[in-house]
Amino acid sequence: MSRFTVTELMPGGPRLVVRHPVGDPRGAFTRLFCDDDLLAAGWSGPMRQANHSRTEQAGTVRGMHFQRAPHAETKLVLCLNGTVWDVATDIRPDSPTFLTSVSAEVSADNNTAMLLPPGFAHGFQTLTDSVDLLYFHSASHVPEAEDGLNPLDRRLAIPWPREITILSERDRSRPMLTDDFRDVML
Ligand SMILES: Cc1cn([C@H]2C[C@H](O)[C@@H](COP(=O)(O)OP(=O)(O)O[C@H]3O[C@H](C)C(=O)[C@H](O)[C@H]3O)O2)c(=O)[nH]c1=O
Repeated sequence: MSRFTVTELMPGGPRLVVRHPVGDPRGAFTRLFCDDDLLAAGWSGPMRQANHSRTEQAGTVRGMHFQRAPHAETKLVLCLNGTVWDVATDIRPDSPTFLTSVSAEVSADNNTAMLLPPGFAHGFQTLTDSVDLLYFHSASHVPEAEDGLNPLDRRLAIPWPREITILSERDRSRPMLTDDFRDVML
């Protein structure tokens, strides 16, 4: 049996990746990442960097982040503790779903991860306190290539599930998209 079940959330876009723990009387063993298994799910390139973010308070929003080309990356995001509402926004200027978002509940309990191919911004809202998120990246962190969209931008209309309790100054102060926003993403 495959260690993952993959569901496409958007044609050629983000996928939900459900992990299947292998249990025994001692507990369970769960595969978190495997490039061979995830190639068919849209993983491309090496696994260059893994990150852990810890978020203490429910209602916190981080996002909407991405790295600009040529450092655009495939990202696998999973939860080792707690629950988040995970969001991927299409930032491909020529896409028919440009600026459309897909989202899903990602938690330690539901063994679900979000796989985002290049061309998508990522963000989430914590639905519980004490959230540990684990990221696998196909590209290294390049600070000069870091960019983001304002998670409160009306053009994105992301339906955050609950009142936002904490948003970093950097995320809050990102400019709202203007009428030539499609050019912004080139
Ligand atoms: C992304 C990244 C950051 N950092 C450093 C830079 C800052 O000094 C510190 C915190 O970074 P940042 O405020 O960007 O962390 P988040 O706001 O949680 O951003 C992350 O969460 C959103 C939702 C994501 O999808 C991204 O993977 C990532 O941008 O870690 C690194 O050293 N390596 C990295 O790969």
